[in-house]
Amino acid sequence: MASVGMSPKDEMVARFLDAAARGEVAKVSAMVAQSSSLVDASGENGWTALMLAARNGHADVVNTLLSNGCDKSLANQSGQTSYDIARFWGHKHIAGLLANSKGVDSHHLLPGSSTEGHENYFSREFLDRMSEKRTDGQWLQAKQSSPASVFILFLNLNPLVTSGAEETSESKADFRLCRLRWGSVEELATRPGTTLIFLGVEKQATPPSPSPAGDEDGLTAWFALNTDSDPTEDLRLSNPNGFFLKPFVPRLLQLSSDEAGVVAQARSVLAWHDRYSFCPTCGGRTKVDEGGYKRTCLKEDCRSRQGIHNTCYPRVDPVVIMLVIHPDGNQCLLGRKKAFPAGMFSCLAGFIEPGEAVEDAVRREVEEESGVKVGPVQYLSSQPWPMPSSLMIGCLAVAVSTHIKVDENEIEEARWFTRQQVIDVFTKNNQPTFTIPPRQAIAHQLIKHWIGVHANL
Ligand SMILES: NC(=O)c1ccc[n+]([C@@H]2O[C@H](COP(=O)([O-])OP(=O)(O)OC[C@H]3O[C@@H](n4cnc5c(N)ncnc54)[C@H](O)[C@@H]3O)[C@@H](O)[C@H]2O)c1
Ligand SMILES: [Mg+2]
Ligand SMILES: [Mg+2]
Ligand SMILES: [Mg+2]
Ligand SMILES: [Zn+2]
Repeated sequence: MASVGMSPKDEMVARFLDAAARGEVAKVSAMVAQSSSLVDASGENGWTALMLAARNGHADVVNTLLSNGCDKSLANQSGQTSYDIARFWGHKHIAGLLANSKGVDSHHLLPGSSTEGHENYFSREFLDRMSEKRTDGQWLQAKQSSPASVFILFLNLNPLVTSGAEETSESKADFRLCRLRWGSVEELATRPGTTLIFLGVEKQATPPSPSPAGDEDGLTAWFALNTDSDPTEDLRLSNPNGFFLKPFVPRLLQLSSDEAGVVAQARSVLAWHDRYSFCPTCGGRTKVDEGGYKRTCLKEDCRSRQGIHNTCYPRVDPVVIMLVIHPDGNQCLLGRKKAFPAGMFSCLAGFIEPGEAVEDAVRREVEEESGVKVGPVQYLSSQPWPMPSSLMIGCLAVAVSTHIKVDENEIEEARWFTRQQVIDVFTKNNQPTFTIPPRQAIAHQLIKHWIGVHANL
């Protein structure tokens, strides 16, 4: 403890050692940020902050000191290192941290790996995709003309909806997809600028009984169409209240979870047809196969027809999105792009590059965008993001450095936010100073997960 007659410097060291011994991680971090030489300062009998934290079992302080570059090889006047001290007092976890040659082991900052029951917007599988039926032309044909089948329609990739709130047990919808019948879309389906795809059949709790109307299996099939010629006038009679949702973000986020899942699937596949209408290998004309899940080049000697080629199948672009946790466990890193609404911050994100593992993409994108280095990475959950075909791979990650230097081309600002500041955003207490994306975005769910996991702290 500080005592009368100490120099201001000795007094600061005494306060620092005291904070480390008591496990006051926030104070330790703040003092190191002010004066980095404190990390290796010693007091009575040559004890450093690392030794005191190791003696008293404060793993979070040990990690903070390690991540700030303290020297773990120092010994006290009895010749004991922090590692010896942790072992002697039975703190195996801390001894493990200190023995680790890389210095920082911050896995304990990642919450448990259970992601059970975690569902994101756009990820609801309302339909059974029945991929085995995509090559059954006869079955597809029968379903297409069945009066029970449902058709959803897009004009230049914007879905036809009606307004009208529909409250389900889990979500409130402001818009509903117009569910059309074959009779309303039959003529449109034959127009040159229109693509028709099979989505699947409605999942059923009990096996369906064959219907007497000759609709042999009783399954309700769903199809989607995208067209470039405005069919509004033709649909006026059957759907007087229908309109195309444009611009669709953020309004697309106001469908029910079931319908959002259907749109995620349909919009991505239809966007692929829209953008890849010619053969990527030879530039020739292609035809739609397998219920819309394949395009085949019409040129018989095209290389894309020998063997299997990913150019023939709908694309999915993997994106990592991560909430980066400060080494002190009490702050997270959020950034903002110029295009964000004023005051909004979100998780950092970026496309995975060819030949790159998820963990490496997380480390690369965080360092590129914010200058912060990342250690452990943990997958949490994923989200299809049909703008047009991203798959957001949501991760938590722990930083091993804290200095921020943003890539100004991508990010306008990045900052560490304390857990309390983030809680204020959710609870709308204490006039939050920033906002985060809406609940439908996985970024929101990652941030919420981190807060929820640490709710007891
Ligand atoms: N659901 C959510 O919560 C959420 C949050 C953030 C971002 N996102 C989505 O994630 C996507 C990627 O994030 P980002 O923009 O920060 O990525 P990023 O940091 O990799 O930067 C984008 C740049 O990457 C390049 N790029 C590389 N591969 C690409 C590909 N397949 N398609 C398009 N551009 C490619 C382009 O130059 C583009 O400008 C965005 O499109 C965004 O819509 C979703
Ligand atoms: Mg980037
Ligand atoms: Mg990015
Ligand atoms: Mg990138
Ligand atoms: Zn070809």
